[in-house]
Amino acid sequence: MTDRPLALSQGDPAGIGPEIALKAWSRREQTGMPPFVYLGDPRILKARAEMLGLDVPVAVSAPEAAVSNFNAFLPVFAIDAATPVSPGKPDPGTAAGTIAAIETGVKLTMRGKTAGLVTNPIAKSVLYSSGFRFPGHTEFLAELARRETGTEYHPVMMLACPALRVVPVTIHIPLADVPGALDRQLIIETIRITARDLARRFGIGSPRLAVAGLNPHAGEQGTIGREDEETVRPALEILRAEGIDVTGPLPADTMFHASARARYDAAICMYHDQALIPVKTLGFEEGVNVTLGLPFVRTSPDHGTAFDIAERGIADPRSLEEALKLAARLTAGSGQRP
Ligand SMILES: NC(=O)C1=CN([C@@H]2O[C@H](COP(=O)(O)OP(=O)(O)OC[C@H]3O[C@@H](n4cnc5c(N)ncnc54)[C@H](O)[C@@H]3O)[C@@H](O)[C@H]2O)C=CC1
Ligand SMILES: NCC(=O)COP(=O)(O)O
Repeated sequence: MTDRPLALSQGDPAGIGPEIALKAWSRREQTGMPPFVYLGDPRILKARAEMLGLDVPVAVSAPEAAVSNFNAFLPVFAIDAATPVSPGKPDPGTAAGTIAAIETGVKLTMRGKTAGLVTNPIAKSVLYSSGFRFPGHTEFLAELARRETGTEYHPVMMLACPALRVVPVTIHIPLADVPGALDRQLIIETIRITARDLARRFGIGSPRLAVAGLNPHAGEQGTIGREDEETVRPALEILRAEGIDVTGPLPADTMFHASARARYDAAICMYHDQALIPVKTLGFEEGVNVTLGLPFVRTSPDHGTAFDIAERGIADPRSLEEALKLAARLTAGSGQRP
């Protein structure tokens, strides 16, 4: 057994984060769950267990004692939610506690108290309305790491399910802004970090990366948009000269069927939905979001806060369970399935 637990941040407490954490703990023996410590308000977790009829003992624990306590109860590092929480009804009043849980997770992990960080989903709009200025966890975690070390990090989002790994080059920006945001340097840096972390953290020696074009038919030789010829292709030539195994720009519509997927280890995509639609279609229930480029391991379920079902007790915990298990494998040195 590992000597350190994973840190699991609460996410938006009005969403399904508390419920899937309770269920993941309940199913720990059948799923081989690595020990984790929940960062959040224990009163909310207990109330949610009671409301949903989940028989889960919850108690406060220091991270250092969480591994030995894990079989007896769900260990919690207490962070005050400051305001009552109603499942399914997000409240900007909870934003400070949600952010504090993420900050605490980074500190505990970077200071060696926890092995890695798994984040439950946050509702970006709820945090924005209370002044949060980062597009999502991905960018916020890089900033928190910078505050710890003084080094700048370029975070890269990767989503993975058994059938597919995808990396969006641009993430949470309006579709209309994508062409302007794509430049050679961003594509090059994203792919370098992906290749490096797939080798270093996932044990894929020389990863094969397939790169989607931005436009239909990857621009059809520049006749349907110029970006693929003027921005994507030159970036790939530079990467090839460095020895990185990249193919593309490829027409995105024919990259994701089974025989195409067999030809690469990860698909690099130009924008959010180009990447996330195929991975969530092929493996929503077990998909995991991993941040590459950070000095610590961070994973999360692939889904969001699911406010629409937060009162109903029907949330599926498998994506969170896969995120916890992948984080444990990555901290042990290999992201590949055993
Ligand atoms: N890592 C993160 O923090 C993420 C946060 N979000 C946030 O979540 C909020 C809601 O986003 P949506 O686009 O509605 O996506 P969503 O994933 O929360 O929900 C989409 C649909 O899938 C269902 N669903 C999601 N997870 C489920 C689960 N574990 N079991 C059963 N059904 C599940 C929901 O009930 C809903 O019908 C947004 O504010 C967004 O910013 C979205 C994705 C990731
Ligand atoms: N659509 C993916 C997503 O919203 C996850 O973002 P992040 O909070 O992990 O940066």
